[in-house]
Amino acid sequence: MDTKEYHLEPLPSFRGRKGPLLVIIMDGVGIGKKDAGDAFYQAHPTNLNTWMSETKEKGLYTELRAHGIAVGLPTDGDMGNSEVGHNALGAGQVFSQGARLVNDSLETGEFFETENWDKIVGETARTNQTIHLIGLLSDGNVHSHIEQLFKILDGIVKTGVKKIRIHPLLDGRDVPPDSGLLFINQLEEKLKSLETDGKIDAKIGSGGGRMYVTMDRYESNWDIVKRGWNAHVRGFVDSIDITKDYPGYFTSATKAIETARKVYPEKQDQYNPPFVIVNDENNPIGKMNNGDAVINFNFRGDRAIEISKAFIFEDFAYFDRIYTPDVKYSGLLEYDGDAHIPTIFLVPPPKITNISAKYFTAMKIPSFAIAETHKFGHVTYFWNGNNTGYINSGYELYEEIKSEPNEMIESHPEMRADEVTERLLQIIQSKKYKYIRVNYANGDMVGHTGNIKSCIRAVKKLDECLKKVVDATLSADGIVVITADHGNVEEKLDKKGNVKTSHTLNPVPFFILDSNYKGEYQVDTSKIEEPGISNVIATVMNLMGYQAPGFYEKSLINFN
Ligand SMILES: O=C(O)[C@@H](CO)OP(=O)(O)O
Ligand SMILES: [Mn+2]
Ligand SMILES: [Mn+2]
Repeated sequence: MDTKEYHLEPLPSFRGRKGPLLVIIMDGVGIGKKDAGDAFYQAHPTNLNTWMSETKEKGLYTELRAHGIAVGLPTDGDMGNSEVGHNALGAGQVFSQGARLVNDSLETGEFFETENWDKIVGETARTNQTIHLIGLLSDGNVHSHIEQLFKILDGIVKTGVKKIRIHPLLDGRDVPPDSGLLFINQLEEKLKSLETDGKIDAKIGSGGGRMYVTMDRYESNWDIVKRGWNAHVRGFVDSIDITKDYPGYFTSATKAIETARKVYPEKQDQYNPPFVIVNDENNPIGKMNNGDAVINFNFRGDRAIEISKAFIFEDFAYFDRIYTPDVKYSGLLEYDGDAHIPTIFLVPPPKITNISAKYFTAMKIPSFAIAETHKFGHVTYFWNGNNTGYINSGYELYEEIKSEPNEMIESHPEMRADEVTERLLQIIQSKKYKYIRVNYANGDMVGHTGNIKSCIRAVKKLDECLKKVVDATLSADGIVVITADHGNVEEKLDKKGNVKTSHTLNPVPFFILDSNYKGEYQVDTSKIEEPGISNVIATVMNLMGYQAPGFYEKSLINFN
């Protein structure tokens, strides 16, 4: 429950500094092993290295957990990600996250007993229609989990549905870059086992790579969603994605992926072109019809919102859907708690309450947040507990710097860091904002390419930009807090020396730069059992001269 009043008491002995408090999230920058796969180390970021060693000496540095239970995931084997990371950073508390809530609901069986389950699955069984499942097919546990899909499939069959079509999106971003076929094989096995008694017809209908088909986010590129709509709903592949060697229509997903590998050896799974499965008569077997139902089996929202809008908005102007069958659509979770997208969902989302922005705005603290498109929702929507929009526009300004397309990240790993920095410098110099947060996307977005050379350039650019904003903040008598939401760029080779494209289990750095520092406080985590990124915002509140709410995870600093 949200508390009724958002008030922060001043600290008795520390009033904060005159200038702004700047929080920098270096997305996807963890502490690595200083080895060949550690692109952070390989980049020799002069400024970051200097700050880290100086703050270590002053007792203003620590390392924080950013994965597993510390951020509300099911186990400590789960790597961190931007959603849970920014949720923990912005809320200062740890909530059970989607991955865990879905597991629990499936475990207790509650999942199959809700009104919405009956509306979507029960109704489909009664009307003898088809259920379609769209989502990311892997065990990455960032957006989805294949084991959850399998349990949902069992439930669908048990409820009496006879016809099932899966529209899997290949991952390669939370799992090894070319592991797609492994998961497709597991899915084919599962579908075969459901079909054994001859009464169930369960098949793959269409698919593609997550970064090219369906899973766009923050309106970076609606064409991605359009490709997904075409493949999943219409059973159609645009001619632009068809060549003599890659015909777009295949008799199995395995054939589609094997063909893509041959024709486009440079493309990882995440960029696999769309494919549609056809029968002997060349008709798409997964085309949607009036009365069918659709379940999006992703639990994470950012990359599920746009396709959800395509299904549920009557007036939809982002692209011409051409064919809009009357289907019932459901998310695994509610993806946007503010805009209520989608309206039907199978598991209630985490209740992320009493987020820091409610306190900062109630205290009338002018706040500013900025990132480029790929991470814009991270410092706003995720930061604010999966709510889009302002908490109180009277005291907040959010700005997005338009990103370049995904395809450019590897060859231009500097991304839009310069533009973000330029705008940030104007904001700092304007002296209008007391609390500023920024996400630099480079470490993470370039980390996902697995290209170490690009990653090194990304870290160098990050280092150069941070120097500018740190200098500006410190000369304005402010304080800078630098941390990250999870690791990525510091571990780009797996144990066998293969390219790694995913996040990591590594801790992240946390340090405080304060040019007016006279020993008033120190980082002291001795009383915190497992210091994690959920401890950051209470620390920020302290550095601004306020006590954090008592139920927040403890501050990382003590005052002398
Ligand atoms: O790109 C994404 O969707 C995820 C990886 O699946 O990365 P992040 O959590 O950093 O946004
Ligand atoms: Mn991230
Ligand atoms: Mn990432």
